Amino acid sequence: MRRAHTVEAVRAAEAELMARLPEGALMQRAAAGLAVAGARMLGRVYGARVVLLVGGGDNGGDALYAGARLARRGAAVRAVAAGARIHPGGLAALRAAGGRTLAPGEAAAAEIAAADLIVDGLVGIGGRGGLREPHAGLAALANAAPGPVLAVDLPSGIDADTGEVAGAAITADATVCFGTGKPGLFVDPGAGHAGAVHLVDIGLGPELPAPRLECLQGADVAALLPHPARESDKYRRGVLGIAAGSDAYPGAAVLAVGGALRTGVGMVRYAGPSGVCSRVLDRWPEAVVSASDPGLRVAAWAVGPGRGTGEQSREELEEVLETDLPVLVDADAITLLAEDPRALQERSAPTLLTPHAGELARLLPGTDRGTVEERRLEHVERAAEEYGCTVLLKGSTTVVAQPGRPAAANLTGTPLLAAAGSGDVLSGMAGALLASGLRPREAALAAAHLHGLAARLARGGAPVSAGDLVEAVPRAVAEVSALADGSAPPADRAGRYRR
Ligand SMILES: NC(=O)C1=CN([C@@H]2O[C@H](COP(=O)(O)OP(=O)(O)OC[C@H]3O[C@@H](n4cnc5c(N)ncnc54)[C@H](O)[C@@H]3O)[C@@H](O)[C@H]2O)[C@@H](O)CC1
Ligand SMILES: Nc1ncnc2c1ncn2[C@@H]1O[C@H](COP(=O)(O)OP(=O)(O)O)[C@@H](O)[C@H]1O
Ligand SMILES: [K+]
Repeated sequence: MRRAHTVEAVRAAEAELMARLPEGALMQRAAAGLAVAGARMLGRVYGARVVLLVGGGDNGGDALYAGARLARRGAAVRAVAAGARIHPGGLAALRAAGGRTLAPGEAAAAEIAAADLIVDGLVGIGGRGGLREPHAGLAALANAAPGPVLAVDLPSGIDADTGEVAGAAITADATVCFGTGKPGLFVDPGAGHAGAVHLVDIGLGPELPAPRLECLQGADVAALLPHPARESDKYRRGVLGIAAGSDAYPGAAVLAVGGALRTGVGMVRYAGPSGVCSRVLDRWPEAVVSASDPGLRVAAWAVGPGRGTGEQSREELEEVLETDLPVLVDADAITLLAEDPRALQERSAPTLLTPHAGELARLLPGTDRGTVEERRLEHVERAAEEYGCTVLLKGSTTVVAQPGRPAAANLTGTPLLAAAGSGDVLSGMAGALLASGLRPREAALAAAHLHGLAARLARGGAPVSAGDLVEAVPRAVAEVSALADGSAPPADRAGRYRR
């Protein structure tokens, strides 16, 4: 599990820790980790050209001390000072190690363009709003330079708590963050600026409160996945009811059913128009189909993809929400809920909403798709609070919120998923996990993780269709399951999963 904390929590934890340590100890720990990461990116430190972009705060101090360490190993280190005053101790250390400083200007621009490594120490968790000058200009030079960029704590210009990017910002190849992750490193648009995120332990752990954000990793998901037991039968394993697709959009039904079957569930009962039932059966003869009937014996429902927003769909949604079963509400069913949320308000059983940004904006009148995408965490949490259920917000970063729990971001997402029908597959996957007994937050997170992984595995990084995605789900499940004990190769674990 990767964890991220707010700036406020980090500052409080740092203050606690610093009170017990000699002055400057934390910065030295940070700088040591940063220098190791820089050296790794360079490969060969001796003779390398390193440019530090240094702002007026401690983030610049980290960069200067790390630069001093690299200079002592033979790198030619230049610090470009953004502002008249930079960290005095760090500056002295750099100079003592043979590094030099220069002001922003033509000479600095030439150094940045020729650097083998650029270290972004402009601002860290003390940054507020879009970068001002000369920081913004330096960030633009760094982003345009051929050399790799290593961000200190977080890419400058990213809001640490939200991931919002208000103006100019560094786009890093890697980020070394100290003590704990910051939400902005894991949630877009900020996450898209961070590159590979490495955590350096500076001893903050015991001082930190509950995280603001959690990111499940493969082993965390493996621990959640249900495995059929010896005494399992199809009913005990879980039956998922799917009310998706329509004569206009039969594909949504086929994809949702496929996503569920490939994730693993005792049985899928598909309910819908007879023409769609035939299409589902043609592709998935193992599905049990019938006309729409919310009274079907199932363990959970997934409702909405491609279903339409007509009167019949509305009645069906209301009837499903009246049951005391877990329900996943997606796509058209979310649009219906936004128009009339009463059925949800009266419900106490677990509910999972899986909107994309446009649908979430419908759930939160007064906001729009762009605003949701700028500040995903805030909006997904608002929806979870207002509707009193778990919400998975889809898109470039999938985030999940549930009242009373830390928000969570999925780390496996890939733009390969931006293909029609991939959301229908996700509905089936998360529905299968709900029917298997996972709670909505865990079902949502495990499904999102497997969904992203499946897209990556499906065609080796080449574009995938939603159908490809369905076929790759078992590989994703096998890969993740192999992490459960950390030893068995995927094939063995896949066998165990099927048994
Ligand atoms: N506090 C601690 O114990 C530790 C802090 N560390 C480092 O310290 C950083 C925080 O340091 P600070 O609190 O000094 O803050 P920062 O160095 O992140 O930022 C403060 C500086 O940036 C300027 N600034 C803020 N927003 C700006 C904008 N939009 N455009 C241009 N300039 C802007 C401020 O005027 C100020 O000079 C962390 O991110 C981390 O890198 C590490 O050394 C680990 C230990
Ligand atoms: N740029 C992106 N990066 C990562 N994932 C994406 C991106 N765009 C879309 N996705 C994912 O693809 C799926 C699309 O779902 P959705 O918007 O419901 O589309 P559809 O209705 O066509 O299936 C979601 O799981 C979403 O998170
Ligand atoms: K930085």
